[in-house]
Amino acid sequence: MAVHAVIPARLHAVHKAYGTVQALAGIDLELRPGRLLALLGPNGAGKTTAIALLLGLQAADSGAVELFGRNPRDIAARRQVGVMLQAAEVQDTLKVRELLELTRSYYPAPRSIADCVAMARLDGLMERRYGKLSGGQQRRVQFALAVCGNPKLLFLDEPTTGLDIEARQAMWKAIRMLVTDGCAVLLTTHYLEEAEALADRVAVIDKGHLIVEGSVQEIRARVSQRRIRCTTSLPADVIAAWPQVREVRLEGEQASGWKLEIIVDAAEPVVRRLLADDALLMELEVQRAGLADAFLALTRNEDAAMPAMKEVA
Ligand SMILES: Nc1ncnc2c1ncn2[C@@H]1O[C@H](COP(=O)(O)OP(=O)(O)OP(=O)(O)O)[C@@H](O)[C@H]1O
Repeated sequence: MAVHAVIPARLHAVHKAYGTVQALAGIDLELRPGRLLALLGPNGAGKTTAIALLLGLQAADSGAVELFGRNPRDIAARRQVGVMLQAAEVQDTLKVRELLELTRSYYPAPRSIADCVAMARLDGLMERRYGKLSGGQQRRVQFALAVCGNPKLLFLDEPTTGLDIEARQAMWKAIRMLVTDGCAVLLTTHYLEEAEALADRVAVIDKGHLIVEGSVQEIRARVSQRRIRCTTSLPADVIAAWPQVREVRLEGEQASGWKLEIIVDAAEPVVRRLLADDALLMELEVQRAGLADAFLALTRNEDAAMPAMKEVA
């Protein structure tokens, strides 16, 4: 007999407007156990609104919003969820240990304190008052509070903002561990390398529309752009005027010429012309566009991107 696992979170054909602002305009999203979905989009795209609906903090105007197959306000559904929002309301007079113990008490089968300390690297912070911690330390405590209930579904809204490189890497490791253990994760981030490092799937939204959804590789493949790096004696504005060239960025100046990054629609004609026009061309490198380039291309021109929506359904 086939067993149908309950989908941890689902938005189907969801609309949400604030007055005349259409924050979500018919969005479909699904979170799966053991998978991390990165929700990307420029400021005001509707990411926080999507999370607020799934947490039952806001109601949709139309469409279906489900948490473990139930209404997001249902207490049994909410007990399976951990949340780290951008604006965290934490009682800042409490010590970290007290906050952890209090939050764990809301959940039926919480994670051990020792595990939380290890995952969020809270050694040495447990007896400190939350309000006296640095921004990065507070972020780590918020992560511990989000995971201490042993959630099956985790919302991470820009979790690594303000963390140093080491703390960010440690949080990535903990997030990967949670996903391996079967947790469904929704991550929003403006760090594209974070989505590239962690996500099984990426959904890009803009102005309340889902523009594209797929694996990191699929999204990169949607954009045929290539990135050429070289050191050349040709001025950037000359290259910028060539056909196939979308953008030229000056990365540095050297005795031998300018170090440029050239974003192109097709690499071969541009490389041929660089070699023909500059006998002293050096350090030539051609790369596929990264997720960041794809993201910018997809969100830069909504008209160009919209047809992709149809393929998402
Ligand atoms: N409470 C509200 N009242 C009025 N408008 C709102 C409210 N919340 C959000 N909006 C508007 O809805 C749109 C979507 O906002 P939302 O916060 O979901 O975007 P976001 O993708 O999370 O942006 P950011 O990356 O800046 O956090 C924006 O135009 C925003 O101004």
